[in-house]
Amino acid sequence: MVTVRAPATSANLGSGFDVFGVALDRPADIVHVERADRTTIEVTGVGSQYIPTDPDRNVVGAVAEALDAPAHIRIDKGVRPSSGLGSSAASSAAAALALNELYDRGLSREELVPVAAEGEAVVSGEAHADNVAPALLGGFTVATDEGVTTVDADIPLVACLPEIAVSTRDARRVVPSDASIEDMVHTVGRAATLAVGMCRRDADLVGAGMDDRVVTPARAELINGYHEVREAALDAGATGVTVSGAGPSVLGVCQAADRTRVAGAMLEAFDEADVDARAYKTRVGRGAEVFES
Ligand SMILES: Nc1ncnc2c1ncn2[C@@H]1O[C@H](COP(=O)(O)OP(=O)(O)OP(=O)(O)O)[C@@H](O)[C@H]1O
Ligand SMILES: N[C@@H](CCO)C(=O)O
Repeated sequence: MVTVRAPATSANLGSGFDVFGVALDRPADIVHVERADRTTIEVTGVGSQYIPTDPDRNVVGAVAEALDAPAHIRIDKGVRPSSGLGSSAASSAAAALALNELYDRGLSREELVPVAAEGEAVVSGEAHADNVAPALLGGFTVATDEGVTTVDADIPLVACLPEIAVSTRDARRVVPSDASIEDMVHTVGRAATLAVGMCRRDADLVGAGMDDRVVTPARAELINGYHEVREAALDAGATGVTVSGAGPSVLGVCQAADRTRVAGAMLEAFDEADVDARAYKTRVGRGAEVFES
């Protein structure tokens, strides 16, 4: 048996739609795999009642098929599905690393990124790699069709998860089909600022670089209380706030000393909007780990 822990991730970071991602140091999924003649799946943990065990509909089924590695796969969910915290990607990445080890396929983590992205195609219709890349490689990742670049950043974060479900498939439907040249210039500037901030481990630059005028405003409308939560986090010291992945989680960047205050302000603002929520005080973390063979 092989067991792998793969972390939650936050994709986009505002200005880097479908490109930027970070691994979070918590929460995480744990996936156990054992060789079998055909793939079977068992799911326990947070939100497991909403996750199919049919290999054609669970992301890990697509990963097992892509690696030609049938197995009994047991998923212990720590990352709630439809959270915007890369729930499906955590399972996909963990399964890819675990099955690669179980069947001695010899693929590198970079080579496993497109394999794990096959899982994402099952749930959102597109094999975007911006969650599975950080889930496998850790740190801050830039995923393009040329491959993935990583930076071992260390930035404090708060991920606030409201009791609202937003599926990636639905959130992709509201993405505008075009953008003005002014918005493109704005986005390029912010994305570059964010990337420099990650390289310098500078939370002020990262926060400033999260601003986005194209995708985030459309998705914010799917999250009850988003604008109030964003304002509250900024007032409490966050250097930048945006929608995490496809939402509904809201991601704040801040200095480590402000993290508890920012988390409290976000929870209070959701509460005032009559939305239950929980906050993860976290930071940019490591990628998936094999911790038992
Ligand atoms: N192993 C799995 N883990 C989580 N969700 C799964 C899994 N397999 C299939 N799904 C389905 O995928 C959907 C959740 O994926 P979705 O991409 O919408 O959320 P997410 O991964 O939390 O979001 P994001 O990618 O925005 O961070 C749910 O409909 C769920 O049933
Ligand atoms: N980049 C993806 C991440 C969510 O899976 C999106 O925002 O739709």
